[in-house]
Amino acid sequence: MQAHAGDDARTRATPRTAGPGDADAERPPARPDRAITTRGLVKSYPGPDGTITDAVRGLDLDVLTGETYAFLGPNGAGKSTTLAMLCALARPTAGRATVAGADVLRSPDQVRRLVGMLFQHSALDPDLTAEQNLHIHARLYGLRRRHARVRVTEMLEAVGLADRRRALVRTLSGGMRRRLELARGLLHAPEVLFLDEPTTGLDPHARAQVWQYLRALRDRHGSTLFVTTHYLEEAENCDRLGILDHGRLVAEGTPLALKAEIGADRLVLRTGDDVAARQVVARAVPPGTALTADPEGVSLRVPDGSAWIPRLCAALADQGIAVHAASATPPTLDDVFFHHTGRSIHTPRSHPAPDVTAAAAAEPAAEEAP
Ligand SMILES: Nc1ncnc2c1ncn2[C@@H]1O[C@H](COP(=O)(O)OP(=O)(O)OP(=O)(O)O)[C@@H](O)[C@H]1O
Repeated sequence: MQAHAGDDARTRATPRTAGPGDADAERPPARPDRAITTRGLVKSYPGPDGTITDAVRGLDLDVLTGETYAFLGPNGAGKSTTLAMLCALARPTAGRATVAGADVLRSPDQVRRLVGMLFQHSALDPDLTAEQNLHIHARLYGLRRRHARVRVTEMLEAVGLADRRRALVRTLSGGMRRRLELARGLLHAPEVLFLDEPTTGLDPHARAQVWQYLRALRDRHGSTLFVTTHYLEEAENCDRLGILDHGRLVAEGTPLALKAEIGADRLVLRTGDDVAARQVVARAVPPGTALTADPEGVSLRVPDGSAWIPRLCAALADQGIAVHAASATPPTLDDVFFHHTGRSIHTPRSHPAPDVTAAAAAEPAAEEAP
């Protein structure tokens, strides 16, 4: 791990007991190998009329130091609530959590010093300049005036905003503001940076730029990044991801491993007669293969989907059914999400549930007869 200016900031924010001349006093404290650990973490909100919302229901999580970890989940899954507990901004109802070695319940102040946060809603003052916003934040985190100035300059350069340092925040584009927030979150060189939907509302170009800076900053500082998102491509950028649904972790792994678990490709055939085609396809594929009545055509999941295309086209041609289009796509993270939750992350209920299996579809459909 390279030394960097932020190490000084962290050392100052967290006084140690070593005396002058102690060699260890020159080095930042060793980082724990786990940046975040939670066990049975719960958050329930009391509502009107004695109702309770269980936003987070018993979360066990281990995030390694230096890892980029994403929490993927739809609106209301409990992502922001988890973040608030991990940043010691909300008190857990039950369970425990440590962040950068500090306990969120016993040492919330220490946790807050060790983490950086990028909230969903801007925490910048639009009537101050980019530089002023960062300077105030640096001073709030206890950086001495001179050091704060150096650090602000460094971070403005790091996010490509050095030439806009004197611009009022209100005059910056959405993407620039997000990058400024990133600089703000990293000013005090936090051990763990929490980013709550960091690119929501940005166009694809600005989104890609934020990630480009984020990766560069992570590589330079070795910070752990914990990102919440409902953008699949954002989750693809991460080392590991956890799928959160109704306050529970329903799956966890690298994007590659999670997709590999699904195994089968999605095959879609658009034909001249999808109803008849479904019967033909069902007879051709292994028994138990799920076929869906997809508006796009006949769709099914089979391993090695592209190898099935010529076989199924031949079977359909034999029955005089024209095939207008055929495609096989490997599993996506949306498929992973669908597999674990029974719905798509973007458009709830847009994936119809499998309506028949191969064996059932191959049966003559007596109830369909007039
Ligand atoms: N302060 C609060 N008081 C009562 N209920 C809350 C509060 N904060 C969150 N909730 C509820 O807890 C659940 C989880 O909300 P949370 O904001 O953590 O989800 P999320 O996954 O971050 O969603 P989003 O992507 O929309 O931000 C929701 O049902 C929400 O309505």
